[in-house]
Amino acid sequence: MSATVVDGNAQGAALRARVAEAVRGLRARGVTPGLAVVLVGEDPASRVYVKNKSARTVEAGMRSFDHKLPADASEAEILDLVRRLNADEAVDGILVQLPLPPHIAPAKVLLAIDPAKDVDGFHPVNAGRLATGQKALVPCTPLGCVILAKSVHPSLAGMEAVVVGRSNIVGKPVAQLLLAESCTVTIAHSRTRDLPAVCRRADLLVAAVGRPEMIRGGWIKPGATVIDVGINRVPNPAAGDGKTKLVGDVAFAEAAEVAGAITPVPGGVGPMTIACLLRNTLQAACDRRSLPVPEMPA
Ligand SMILES: Nc1nc(=O)c2c([nH]1)NC[C@@H]1CN(c3ccc(C(=O)N[C@@H](CCC(=O)O)C(=O)O)cc3)C=[N+]21
Ligand SMILES: [Mg+2]
Repeated sequence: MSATVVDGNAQGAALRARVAEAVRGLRARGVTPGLAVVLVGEDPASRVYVKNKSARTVEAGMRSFDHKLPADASEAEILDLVRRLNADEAVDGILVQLPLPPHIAPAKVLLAIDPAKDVDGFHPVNAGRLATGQKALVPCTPLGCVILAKSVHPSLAGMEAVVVGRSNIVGKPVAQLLLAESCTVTIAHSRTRDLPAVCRRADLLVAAVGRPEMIRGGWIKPGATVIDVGINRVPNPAAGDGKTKLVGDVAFAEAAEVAGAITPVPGGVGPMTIACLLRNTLQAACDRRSLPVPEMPA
């Protein structure tokens, strides 16, 4: 293996420590940031994320409010909860866990969140602000990707960046952030012709397709920086007992032979997502009170 493995656990912990320090300063002035998480249904993976987020929120000195609704909750019930959280002065950030059950229109729920409390950055107002270079709450996973990329290359300017995946949650916002960092950005997707050749152009490759180990070693330009957003749970026959393991969208062992730097799964982008969520909650708490936002990376 030749690539440097980028340590998201360490960088996430460092960012959380900086957030915690800033929160101590705010609390000394009587402000305790609060993060509300809404979970609809019993999806076991989602429950793990919510539990992790709550623990990290409290560790950072913030208040954590968890709202669990049954899988058959109506859209009106969810919208009503969001409106109450919008009006609640103790709540600075609102995160509605995705995916929502099939009978709920996610766009309608996201549109109901006060953009000033939209710590996921999924509201169209924040997406539009990001796209037009205005101050915004920026989606956490994309922000985490850019912080990790800049830990390898402090300036990304002029780099050929290829983003594989065009979701509103990762692909599009990470492309906007990389454009703002003056990369030359290509967004590739399932209809892209000769995807391996497009990937091989990348100095910076961001994989956000949601397909386990789809991106092979031979698709990577020697020395490239590879950011793997995928979190795929797959069977792990080696461990027996029907156990599973997490893998990314990149075939890690192959890719690490070719890349200059690569993020692992787990321990790469995932821990940065949570750290950035806390960072965004701090930002929202400051902005809502017209307090200066403490300096943070990216
Ligand atoms: N509104 C909304 N916002 C989200 O940000 C959001 C969401 N919905 N729905 C689900 C996905 C998934 N997600 C993860 C965050 C951290 C880890 C994470 O910390 N992963 C660890 C490992 C976790 C483990 O081992 O199970 C790691 O990669 O090292 C994983 C997944 C946020 N999401
Ligand atoms: Mg990861």
